[in-house]
Amino acid sequence: MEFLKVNTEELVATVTFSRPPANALSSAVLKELSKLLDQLKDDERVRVILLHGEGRFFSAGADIKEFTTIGAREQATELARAGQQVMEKLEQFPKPVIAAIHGAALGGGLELAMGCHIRIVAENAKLGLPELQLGLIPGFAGTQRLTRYVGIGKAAEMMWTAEPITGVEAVQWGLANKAVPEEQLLQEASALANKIAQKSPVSISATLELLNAAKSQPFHEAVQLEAELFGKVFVSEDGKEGVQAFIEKRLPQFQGK
Ligand SMILES: C/C=C/C(=O)SCCNC(=O)CCNC(=O)[C@H](O)C(C)(C)COP(=O)(O)OP(=O)(O)OC[C@H]1O[C@@H](n2cnc3c(N)ncnc32)[C@H](O)[C@@H]1OP(=O)(O)O
Repeated sequence: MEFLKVNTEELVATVTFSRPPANALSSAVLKELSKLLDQLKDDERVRVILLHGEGRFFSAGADIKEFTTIGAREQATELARAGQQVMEKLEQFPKPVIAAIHGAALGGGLELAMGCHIRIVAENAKLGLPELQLGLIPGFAGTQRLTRYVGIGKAAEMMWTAEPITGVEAVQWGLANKAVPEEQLLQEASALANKIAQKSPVSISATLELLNAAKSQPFHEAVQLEAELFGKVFVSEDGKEGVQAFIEKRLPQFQGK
């Protein structure tokens, strides 16, 4: 791996963007992330992924310097499609992905964070979609995901002013789960990741499927899926273990089966 560092401990894989100075998401970085996700998907030592950035920022977005190598319209469309596919892979990933955001998550950096399932932010972090400042628009599905999190009015304001909001504001707007002082960010995000890693991977992946269904399916279809998955999880070994552990007044030992 050239741009990503991975450290797996106690069922949590911490993935660090390491591309100074701003962790800009070049095509090569996004390709590497996509490949890494394929590996982590089948890695039984990993139940939760924690993403964060080395240096001053989480990520300052797509690599603006790389933009100067793109001439044709089709090439630019393809760059956007390729980025969208990686964010979609994150969102559809069968294990929880948490973004721990400090410094800045701008443009593609925020689009990537919005593809994650949970965002923990530093109180003073800057989150925004400043593409209109460049005469462009967001292209890694930011127009759609930001709108889902904060609503059309606030998404319009954030894109049209190109101004970021703080971590504290991101929580107020429903874009992030929790804001903490920057020096506590990794500790808080890791504690959350560890807590989630103790749950059964069978029930976690079922809830992930259902969370995504909430975005893509009508209510009545999604609740049918919920009933089907409830049945599947109920008869799983982990389902039996969880209920038995409650009856026996002990902690469950989930095996992921
Ligand atoms: C489909 C997706 C589209 C997109 O994502 S478009 C990109 C959207 N993102 C942005 O527009 C953010 C651009 N960056 C900034 O606004 C600022 O930077 C920051 C707020 C992140 C930091 O500002 P400060 O603290 O004053 O530092 P600094 O000197 O501007 O940047 C440090 C170094 O980082 C490089 N850099 C920053 N962002 C990017 C980027 N997105 N792509 C490529 N390089 C970037 C700079 O050039 C510079 O580098 P050097 O020290 O060599 O001059």
